[in-house]
Parts: sequence; structure tokens; C-alpha cells
Amino acid sequence: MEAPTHSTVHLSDWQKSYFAITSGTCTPGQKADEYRAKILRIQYAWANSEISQVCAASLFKKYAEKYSAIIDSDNIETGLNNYAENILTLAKCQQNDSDKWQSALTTDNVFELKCVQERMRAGKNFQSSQMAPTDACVLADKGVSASATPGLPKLSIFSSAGETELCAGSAKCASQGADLLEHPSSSKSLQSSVPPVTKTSDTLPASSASLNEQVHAGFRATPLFGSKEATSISSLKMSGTCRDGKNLSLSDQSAVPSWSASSGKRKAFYGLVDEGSTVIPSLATCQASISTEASSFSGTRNRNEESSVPGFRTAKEQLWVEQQKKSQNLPQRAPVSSYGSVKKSLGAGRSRGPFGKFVPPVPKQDGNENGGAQCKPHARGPMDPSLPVDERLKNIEPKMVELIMHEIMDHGPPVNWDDIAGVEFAKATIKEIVVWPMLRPDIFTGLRGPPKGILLFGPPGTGKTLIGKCIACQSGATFFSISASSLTSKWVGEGEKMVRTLFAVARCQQPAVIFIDEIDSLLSQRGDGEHESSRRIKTEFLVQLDGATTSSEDRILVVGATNRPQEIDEAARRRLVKRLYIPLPEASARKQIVTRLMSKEHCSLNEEEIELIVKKSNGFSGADMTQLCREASLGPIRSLQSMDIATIMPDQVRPIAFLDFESAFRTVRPSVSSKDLELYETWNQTFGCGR
Ligand SMILES: Nc1ncnc2c1ncn2[C@@H]1O[C@H](COP(=O)(O)OP(=O)(O)OP(=O)(O)O)[C@@H](O)[C@H]1O
Ligand SMILES: [Mg+2]
Repeated sequence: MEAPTHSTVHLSDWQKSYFAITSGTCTPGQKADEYRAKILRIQYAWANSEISQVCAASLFKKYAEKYSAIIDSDNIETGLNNYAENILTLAKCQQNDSDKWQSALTTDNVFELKCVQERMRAGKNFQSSQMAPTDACVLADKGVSASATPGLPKLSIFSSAGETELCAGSAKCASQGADLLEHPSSSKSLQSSVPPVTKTSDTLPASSASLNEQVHAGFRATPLFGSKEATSISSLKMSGTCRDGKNLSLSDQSAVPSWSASSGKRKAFYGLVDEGSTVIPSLATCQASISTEASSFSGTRNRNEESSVPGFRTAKEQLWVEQQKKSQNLPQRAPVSSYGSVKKSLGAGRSRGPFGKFVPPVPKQDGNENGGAQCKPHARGPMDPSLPVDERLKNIEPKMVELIMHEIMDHGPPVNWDDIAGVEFAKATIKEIVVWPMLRPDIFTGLRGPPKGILLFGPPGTGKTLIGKCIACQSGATFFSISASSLTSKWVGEGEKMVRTLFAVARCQQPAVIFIDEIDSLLSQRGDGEHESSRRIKTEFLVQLDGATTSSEDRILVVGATNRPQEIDEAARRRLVKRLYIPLPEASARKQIVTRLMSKEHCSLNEEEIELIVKKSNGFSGADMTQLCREASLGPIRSLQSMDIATIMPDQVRPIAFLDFESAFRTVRPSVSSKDLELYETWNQTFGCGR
């Protein structure tokens, strides 16, 4: 007889399985298996070029649909997706979302394993004959207390009262549990079988991974045998594991929600841990080994210090805890938050750039060495009764001070003078006004005293904000960076106070620079249609600016930046003595920008090509030049085939070439019109302080 060929074998298999599926005797599982096998065969046949791609695709679609119809169907007779039922059964005791979750698992559901049944019986006997659940808990905790060793998580994490009951009656069980304990890998079995034995910590698996598992089990696992109280107490014990015995932080018992356990039971537990005190574990004292799971728990704990019950809380419970917290913390909070709690310092404590040493800016009046820095509040908080509060801040709301402190800029990438291309005159002037007087305050006195107000004006994108950042990095002064729009809009109705606070805090933190971007929106011409609140802000600002600029003692410099100088109120203009024009970059500056940016990239431009780019970019602002370079740098990527982008190595991308700049010039245009430029030039000639 002729041996069947490869393809005839496939065909006969195919037919066989087709009849099996359609026979009506298959279970859904068998059907699903058959369909899956069919799908594999289709793929196989296609891979061997036995069938065409079109045919494979249509067959694949057909059988994939049939397969998923069985897999996804939750019809008991025809589908396999019935596992949801079990979940629903488990959760059926939960009537709504805010109910405490209670498992519907009962011992009846447990698969009958002989040893399990024995243990359950032993537990039941023991429960009925000897021990109330609360006592069981106490016993478990005693075990923990006895074995407490700093630095190690304790056994009580996973010893629920139920488990105690289960195992306490069986000596055999206890010894088995002890065996299990010595094997870190057996943490799963521990959850169900560990007895409340006293176990020295060196035999405990201390790996954080296993601990996490245990922690998890400790406060999520539904007690198979225990009541709600048992779970809560178990949780309390769990929190006890975050300590080393001594480091327990204690708080008022009233802070423990009433739902956590009956007070009697709590007492029994607390009494063991620390005589007569309620235990609220401080998570700061938790061992680092309690990592992922436990630390997320500790996060919650930090937020809800009063709560002694970890894990899930219903909204009602959370509300209760938060209310408690509020009522307890309210009196202390304001002073703390007023200074001490903010992340940013008031400036005195931070690094002060190249001229790092802090120079006491205010004459020493009270023998305090820090002079003006006596309000270095970040260290302890000025509202700390033990610290003298700076006179200048006395009438100012602490909340405002805090808000202003957030405006202190002491982060961000450093900017050097060299990063700003061109504008040499402006740079030199600023150095003269800002840097040198900081360096030699003894020389810059009297008539040589530096001006207290600078206005940087010019077309958009010419580096005014960049100069502000550079001053922040290079001056060594406390740098407040406030956008005028935030003064006018962020604190609606409070703007006036904010301005006052700003100057008061700056006065405390001398030497200080207040940089106000978009200053035109704060100091625009006063007019009839003006809103009352912005008028008041402006007036307050002028008053403060006047104070700062006229007081020879204060070392506060106000730097404003605007691209609409013509809109600035004349009174403000007068106070911003040095009005520096920041024009469009000249050819040399444009070249500097291109060279600097291209030096960081893989680029094949030669000197002549750079010159050409500079020539073609006449009328571009610094921002336009940056945009041009960005656009050009995308050229080599655009020239790749889309397939290559996925696989190409970075060093295989071709260098940026002149042709990329040529195409970039087609899309990037100067953003400042010559008409606008004329306005700036005219204003500069009228009010500017440049040469
Ligand atoms: N002189 C310059 N040197 C180097 N880069 C510059 C210069 N001017 C502008 N740039 C580039 O343009 C970007 C925008 O500059 P910046 O924000 O300082 O402009 P601006 O003058 O404050 O503009 P606007 O008036 O619109 O606020 C900078 O981040 C920088 O990349
Ligand atoms: Mg700007």
C-alpha cells in the first residue's frame, strides 16, 4: 500500500477533527482544543506554502472566531469563561462598594485534603474548648514580643487569630509550622499553617520578597476562620512588625477608629506591646527590608498617622480618620507650614554660586551674627516660638510667605554668560550692576551704589528670560522669579498682599534679585478701563519698588523683562533705572548660536557654510536661530526610509549638512517683523540706556 504523503496526513487529521467538533459529543474544552489545533495547523500549512496567504488568512479568521466564541462565552454548557462565577461567589457578601469585603469562602469550599481536615478539626475543638479569639490574638502577640529582634519583621504579620486557633491545639501542627518557618521559600504554606510559636528571628526568612508576600497576606487575606476583629487585630500586629520594639510611636487611643476592634481587645493587645499605651506604629521606624508592598503601606500610614489599621479603608472610615487628623493637627499646622515644611529654602541656606559666602546684608542690630539672615526660617521655622520672628514679616500672613517662597528659584539647569550670544553691552552692564556689588559691597556705596531696578526690553526670543536665569545662577543672590501674570491671576484678590510679601521676604533674604518676566502685564499704563484689583497691585508694586530702590541699605534688585516696553507705566519706567535693549542677534551672535548648538551634534558644516547660514538668517531672533538648528537637525532623520528608522543605530545617522539648513530655511521664518523692530529701536532711543 502506498504510504500517505505529508499533505494527505494533514488532510485526514483535519477531517477527523472536523467530524469530532461537529459530532455534538465534544465538551467545550475539547472543542476549544480542537480549534486551537486547527489554528496552529493553518499557520503551519501557510508557513510550508501548502496554502496561499489569502486562504490562510480567511481560515485563520474563521477558526479564531470560533475559538474565541468558546473561550469568551460564559455559558456553562457551551463556553469556558465561567471563572468569573467563582469570583462573584467569593465577593457575594459584599453588598456595595463601601462594605467591608468579606469572603464567601468557607471551610466547605476547601478541597478535602486529609492533613487539612485534621488541622481544621483540631482548631475547631480547641476553639470550642479553650480559647476566645481575643485571647488567641494575645497569645500570638506574646510570641512576637518574646521573639522581637530589632531589624527583623515579626511572625505576627501573618498569624491571624484564626490561624492561632487552628494550630494552637495541635502540637504536631506547631512543630510542622516551625519547620516551615525555617524555609523562606515556604512562605505560602506559612500563611495557612504557621502556628503562633515563639521563633527566634534568626530562623526567620528575612528576605524582603518573602516578607512582602507575608505582609500582603497578613492584611489582605480574608480570615478563613476569624471574625472581623481578628482581621483588625492581625493588622495591628502587622503594624507592630514595623518597629524594633523600642521605636514604637505612640499616639492617642482615641485616634484608633472604633471599627478596628473592640476597645477591650485593643487593650489586651496594646498592653502587651507597651504597657498602658496605644500603639500607632511610626512608619519612619519601619525597617527598610519591608519594601514594595510594605512601603506602600507605610506611605498610607504616614498620611494617616493616627490610623492603626492598615490596608483597605472604606470612604467612610477614611473620612473619619481624616477628620480626626484635622482636629488634632490644626493648631500646630499653620506655623509648621509657614516656613519649615516647604521644599525650597528661603535662599540663605542654598549654594550661592561663585560668590558662595553669604554676606550679612543688614547691619547687626541685636548682636545676632546673621544680621538680616536672622529670619533664616527654613532651618527651624520663624513661627517656632523659640526663634525671633523677623520684624519685617510680623504683619504678613505666613501662608503668603510660603507662597512667595515657592517662587524662589534655586533649581534648573545652570546658565552661563557665555550661553547668551551677543548682547555684550547688556551683559557687561548687568555684571556691573549685579555681580560686582555683590562681590565688593564695600566699594559700591554712596553714588556708586548699584541701581535697584533694571528693565530688559526687546523683541521676543532675544534672550531676556535667559539673562534672568543667568543672573539667578551667577549673582549669588536669593533669586525670586515671578511672572507678572502669576501675580495678577494666580492669587486673585491677594495680588496686592503678595507684592508686599514678596518684597518683605526679599528684604529678609538680602542680597536678593526679584526677576519679573512679562512685567508689562503688571505695570502697564494705568487707564480708565482698568480693573480695580490690578490697579491696586500696580500701586503697591510701585510703592515697594520705590522703597527698595530708594533705601540705600536694602540690597534688592528688581529685574523686569518685557517685549512691550511701550506699555509700561511711566512711573514704573522711572523706577527701573537701567533700561537695557536686548536686540535681535547680530551676525556674530547668530554664528555663535549655530556653532554652539551644532558642536553638540554630529555635523559636517564647514566654516563657509556656517557663514552662509549666518548671512541667510539675517533678522532671526535667538529663538528663531535655535528653531532653525532644530529643524535642520531633523534633516538626516527625514532622509531615512521609514523602515530604517526602527533599526538604524544612532551613529549610522548621517551628519547634519548644509542642505538640511537649506531646507530648514524654507520652513523657519523670522518671527519679528521689521515694523516691530522699528518700534523697539525708537523706544530704545527714547528711553533706553544703551549706547
Ligand atoms: N542671545 C541668545 N543666545 C543664545 N540663545 C538664545 C539667545 N536668545 C534667545 N535664545 C534662545 O531662544 C530661547 C528663548 O529665549 P528667551 O526665552 O530668553 O527669549 P525672551 O527674550 O525672553 O522672549 P520673550 O520676550 O518672548 O519672553 C532661549 O531658550 C534660547 O534657546
Ligand atoms: Mg521671556
